Amino acid sequence: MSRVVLKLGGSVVTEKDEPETVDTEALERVATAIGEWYTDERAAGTDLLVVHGGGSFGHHHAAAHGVSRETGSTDTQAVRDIHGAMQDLNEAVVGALADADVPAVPVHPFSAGYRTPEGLLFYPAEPTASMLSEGFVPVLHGDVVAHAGEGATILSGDELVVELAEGLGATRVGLCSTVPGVLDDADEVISEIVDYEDVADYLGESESTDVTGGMAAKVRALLGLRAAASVFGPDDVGPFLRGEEPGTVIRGE
Ligand SMILES: Nc1ncnc2c1ncn2[C@@H]1O[C@H](COP(=O)(O)OP(=O)(O)OP(=O)(O)O)[C@@H](O)[C@H]1O
Ligand SMILES: C=C(C)CCOP(=O)(O)O
Repeated sequence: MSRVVLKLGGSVVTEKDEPETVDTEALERVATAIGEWYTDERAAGTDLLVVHGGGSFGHHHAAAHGVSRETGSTDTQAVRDIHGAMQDLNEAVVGALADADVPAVPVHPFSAGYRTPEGLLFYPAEPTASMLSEGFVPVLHGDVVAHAGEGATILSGDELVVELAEGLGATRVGLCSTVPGVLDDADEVISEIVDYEDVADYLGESESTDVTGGMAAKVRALLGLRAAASVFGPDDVGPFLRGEEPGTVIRGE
């Protein structure tokens, strides 16, 4: 059995600098690539879990309310604004996947996960595992999450990828962003990362409004995975799903 976890970056599926705007063309393009693989090329017994990021839906509201992964809010309007925007984006992503014949179903992590006072995430894998067993493609998203002593903080899609890839025994993990991979100081794609310190000098924040940390946080989190993870651009969704290792491969120890 093979299990693929694919994250669609918020920067890919939204116009990241235009509040609450879906990049319809880009979303359709990645959904079509996923649909073609899912219906025509996927090996029997391979299942797929999709996670998407916040882009101009979540990050815009999170920044406006001063909420991040560490700094929470007890303001229920803030929680509703952030979560509501992410639900809207999730509906668009699930809709595009359904149009491409992917059996996509929405999953809203605010209803399931929580953080301890130290910020440690708990997210149960079983409901998602049951959906996969029944032939669904669960589509989760970055969200808010109850955080003991803080109200609610941001839960990034990258954290969900790491948590569920481990919890569900993913065999392949892919993160589709707007960049073709992790870039070095000459803007060349780094083919493989095995140690954070080797690349730390190249890794920065996102160029757009992003409360969860851009590429640096992504690489750090992916190094903690047992499965290798690939970071690639939108044109490489198809090749990744077909078994190639486009962009940058991150192999933890
Ligand atoms: N060395 C680097 N290589 C590639 N991108 C980098 C690097 N350093 C910083 N970045 C920035 O990180 C961004 C990718 O992180 P970001 O969190 O914005 O992606 P995403 O996952 O696609 O979006 P979202 O967080 O909304 O889901 C790139 O668009 C780029 O601006
Ligand atoms: C800002 C919110 C609500 C989600 C952040 O998820 P990410 O874009 O994957 O970091």
